Amino acid sequence: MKKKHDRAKETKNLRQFAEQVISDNLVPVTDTLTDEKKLVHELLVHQVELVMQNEALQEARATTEIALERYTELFDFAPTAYFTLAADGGIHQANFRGELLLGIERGKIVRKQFINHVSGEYRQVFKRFLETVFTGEGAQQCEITLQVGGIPIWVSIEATVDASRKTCLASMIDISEQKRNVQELQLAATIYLALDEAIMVADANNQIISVNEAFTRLTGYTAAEAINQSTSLLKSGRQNEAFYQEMWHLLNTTGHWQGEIWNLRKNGGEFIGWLSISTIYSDTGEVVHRVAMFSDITDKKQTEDIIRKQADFDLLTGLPNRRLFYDRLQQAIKKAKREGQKLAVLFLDLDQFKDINDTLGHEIGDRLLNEVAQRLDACIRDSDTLARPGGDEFIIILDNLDEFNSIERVANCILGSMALPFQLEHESCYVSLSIGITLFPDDAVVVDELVKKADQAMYAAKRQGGKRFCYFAPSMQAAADSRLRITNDLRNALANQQFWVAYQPIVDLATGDIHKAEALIRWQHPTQGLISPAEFIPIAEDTGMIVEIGEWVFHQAAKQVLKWRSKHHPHFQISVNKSPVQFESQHDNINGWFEHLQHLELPGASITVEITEGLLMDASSIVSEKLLIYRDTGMQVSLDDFGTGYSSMSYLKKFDIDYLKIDQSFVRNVTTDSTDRTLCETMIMMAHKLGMKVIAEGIETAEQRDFLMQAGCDYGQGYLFSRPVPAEEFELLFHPRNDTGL
Ligand SMILES: Nc1nc2c(ncn2[C@@H]2O[C@H](COP(=O)(O)O[C@H]3[C@@H](O)[C@H](n4cnc5c(=O)[nH]c(N)nc54)O[C@@H]3COP(=O)(O)O)[C@@H](O)[C@H]2O)c(=O)[nH]1
Repeated sequence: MKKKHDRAKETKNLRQFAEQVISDNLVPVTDTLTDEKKLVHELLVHQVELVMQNEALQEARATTEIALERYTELFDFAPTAYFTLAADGGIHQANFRGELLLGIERGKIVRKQFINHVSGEYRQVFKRFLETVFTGEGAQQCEITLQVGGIPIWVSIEATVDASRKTCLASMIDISEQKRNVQELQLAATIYLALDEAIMVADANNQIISVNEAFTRLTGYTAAEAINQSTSLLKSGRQNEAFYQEMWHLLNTTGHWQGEIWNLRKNGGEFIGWLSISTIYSDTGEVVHRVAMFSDITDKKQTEDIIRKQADFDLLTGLPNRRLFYDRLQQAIKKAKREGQKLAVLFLDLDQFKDINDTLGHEIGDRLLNEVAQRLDACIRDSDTLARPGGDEFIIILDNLDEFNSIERVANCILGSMALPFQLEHESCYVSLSIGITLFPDDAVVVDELVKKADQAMYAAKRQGGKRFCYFAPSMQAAADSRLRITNDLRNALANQQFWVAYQPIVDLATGDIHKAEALIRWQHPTQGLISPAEFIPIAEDTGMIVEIGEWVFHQAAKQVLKWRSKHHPHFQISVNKSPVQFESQHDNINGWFEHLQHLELPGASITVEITEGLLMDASSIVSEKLLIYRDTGMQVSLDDFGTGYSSMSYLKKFDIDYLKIDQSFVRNVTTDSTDRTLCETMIMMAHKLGMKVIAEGIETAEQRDFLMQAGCDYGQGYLFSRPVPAEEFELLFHPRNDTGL
């Protein structure tokens, strides 16, 4: 109605306007005009009206064309793919994005069916979607896949039917990337939950922010219990600081760490985890998350351990087997080469094992082998290797050898330990063994040869009747035989009165007076002549004979000091060497010495006990107690060979040492070596500060004596003044003065 009215109004206006144009140009229309003229006028008005209408139409058409052009441009170049589709799916129009989406020129798309581009499994979905678009109201939306060049592409379609309801405008967006991300996230979430491995995600401050179900299964902590806790929740305390420092170093430098770690469950149980940690960084490189994945490998480790044990260890004794022994020997050789050290291989074979096996049975034989293994183990250090290559054979590697004594100490310990009977069930039996010894690098430098030669030496020991050890090298064997002879002869030396004591003066450097002497034992062997204490004292220590010998020396010295106190000087003092073995021995009667001095009416100060630095280093409570008893009884203590061991001021203070003896290795060089000179000066100064007197050992020249005097040294001992001599000869030193400064 309104449109009709508007049009009537427009027509009326148009007529008035046309009338106006005509009246401006022609004769005005009056009632006086004839009908013909009125008709002409009417025609003119119509003509003007038509011209005007035509102009308006032209204008409207131009405007529409501009609008259409703009719409087409917008449609064509829109960043979204647009299609105009008919209800049957026919494509009426497609823009450039649409062309790009389908990968086909627009000319070839138009008038074709859109469904041809839809993946087979989504065609029904698309059909139903179109129906909904054309039957429903407003925009409809669906997600389907298109086939583009054989590749499926996910698109999201939104379509709205137009006013004619004959076509719809469908916009399509490629959501393949989005779909992939979602799928990946879903997959990751599924894996995260379903994984057998425990996962723990922490923030940059190592606070737990997420855990999976496997975490709960493995550790016992629920997600609620774990979240917001520190990652140290599972720390077992088994790994040391160095372990964690190394782990954090790698995490901070590479972002990753993986390895074995002991973890703690909620119930306190421990497990070995195989842990791998990865770091997630922000775009700016900041740590955002650390993701830790771990599994319990305790069982696996135990199985591995069993397999390794079976591969490397003897099942009966638990000792390394032949394979592991060869490996260890190889390593020991490499180390000895690197450090310029020697090592020894001891090949051991039981002497009558076959008989025991045959008569008492294999079970008893096995138990005997086990017992033997235990006794052998007790004779070696933890760092040595004892192996059982098979049968009744054992092999030992002794490395870090500093002296041959230690080889023979082990060999003798082994032979000695076999001397005791083996109690097997109700049977008691005796077993001996033979030992062959080779040395690296003296006898061989490769594994096989060292073992082969040790085996040969072992057979040599067997040929000599067993129960002994044999070196492979003849020279070593000769030296060992000599040591064995000395050992045997030493047992009778005391009873046969083959020992005597030499005395060496300890001279007061300021006055030249001799009020002190050191007692040094001498062994006059009936066939070998004078044997040096340097040779027999270590054997006496190994065999324990040193205790008896030391007692004898003390008694000799006490007798001598009594004599010299009355005859020469009332404060004469004699130093007696006391070996660490004596200190540790149960048979060492410390009070006996003082009682003996009292018995002789001698004060404690008439005897000085010389000890070595090593004794202070390893001082057990027994040693400490004994040193304090000396102090209480007035007996003085002198620290021998100072400077050669682990000299420490704290020991000197702690044990109340009276004299410090500078070792002759320093004194020897005081006139030639500035370092030794400085060391001597320092030792003297330091000893004085601690209230000790200093004795310089091994003075052989007047220059050495003069230097030491100037440095403030209190006493001197050495060949310059006198060698150690028998007591009668010593007495001659009391009288004449000579060029030694006496
Ligand atoms: N436990 C015991 N040990 C003892 C006893 N008697 C001696 N020993 C120790 O034996 C080692 C060797 O002693 P020895 O062969 O007697 O050598 C001593 C001196 O003769 C020697 N010396 C002295 N002056 C000089 C010198 O100017 N030059 C030089 N080259 N050697 C010299 O030094 C040894 C003194 O040793 P020390 O005890 O360190 O003062 C030796 O370790 C003795 O300790 C004993 O009864 N029991």
